[in-house]
Amino acid sequence: MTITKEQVLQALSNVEEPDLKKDLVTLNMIQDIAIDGDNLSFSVILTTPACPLKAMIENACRNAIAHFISKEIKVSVNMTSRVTTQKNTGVPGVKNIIAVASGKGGVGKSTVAANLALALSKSGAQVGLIDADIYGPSVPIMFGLEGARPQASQVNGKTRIEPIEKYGIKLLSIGFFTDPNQPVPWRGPMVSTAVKQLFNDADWGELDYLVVDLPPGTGDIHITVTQTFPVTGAVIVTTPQNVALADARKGIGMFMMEAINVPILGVIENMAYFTPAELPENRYYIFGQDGGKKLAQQIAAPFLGELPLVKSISESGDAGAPVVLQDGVMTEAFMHIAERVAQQVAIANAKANSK
Ligand SMILES: Nc1ncnc2c1ncn2[C@@H]1O[C@H](COP(=O)(O)OP(=O)(O)OP(=O)(O)O)[C@@H](O)[C@H]1O
Repeated sequence: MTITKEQVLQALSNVEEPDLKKDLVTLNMIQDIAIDGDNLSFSVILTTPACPLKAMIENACRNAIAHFISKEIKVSVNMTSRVTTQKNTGVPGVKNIIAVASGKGGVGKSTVAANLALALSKSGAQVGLIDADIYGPSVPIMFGLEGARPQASQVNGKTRIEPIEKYGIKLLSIGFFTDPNQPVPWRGPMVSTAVKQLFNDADWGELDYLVVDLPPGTGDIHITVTQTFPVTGAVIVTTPQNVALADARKGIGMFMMEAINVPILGVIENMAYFTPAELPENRYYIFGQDGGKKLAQQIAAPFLGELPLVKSISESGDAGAPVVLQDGVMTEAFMHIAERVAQQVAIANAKANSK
């Protein structure tokens, strides 16, 4: 049987990318078609290595070839990825900036930012993490890097800061430049300059995702980051408690303001319930139930997932090795959240690029 490239493209044009609502051929996701008698191979270029729809898309491609051409063809599909980007993120080499924010302090924003960055990296992406929480930088402790000082070099008369690499991701924290025992007495403009330097003066190289851990609330740093760099989207972390939700709403309101206009990638509910290690089936809704889920519904944003209150999360953070580095249910939960975030980034990029 002789088949042609055109027939293959025609068949695969019946497969829709479920998130982007266009077919794979129109989206230019089919490449490297090779035909040898009854053997057919091609690559599907997904929008992220963390794509949760990988298996489904592969199956749909195989079915389309069998249905529209012939069941006799031996199909080999190479599922690969190229992370999409907006036209310009303002930081050369960086494809996407993901802001992690919360209204209220202490809801687990830094814990989520660190584990999300590591989970995206585990899925195969190139990832950086900026800890821009000037009032309580957490990266030095969470990554076991207390006292670490990034190297600086001169390139063409300009100072370049080398991010510190740990567990496969590149890191910069405002805490690498301050004394952990002293409060930071910086005023607004100094804070803005320092934060901009973490983006502009650092040698980030090529990154698919640069995750930014913002301070709680809505302040100078949020405005600096969102107005200086085209942030792909914001991930909102909240607990289900009413006080946390009320503050989260304010944070969301800020991102949605016309002057800021950052897409909300979704809401993560942290400390959703407590499960004692000795009674894993029991769930205690200490801070109320489903608050994050309801918030997501109210603002018509995706619900990205829930995380229980468990000792391993705080212990691993304090021990300098975030929980996602171990195997277990929390790792699965974070990997799932990372897939959902990557999916929303691809959707946000598709929307931004179609304008
Ligand atoms: N799901 C969880 N289970 C158990 N402990 C958690 C969980 N999430 C966060 N923690 C712990 O709660 C504390 C606060 O978390 P974290 O520092 O991530 O919050 P934050 O919102 O970034 O706070 P900040 O206001 O300082 O920015 C930390 O000790 C952390 O280890």
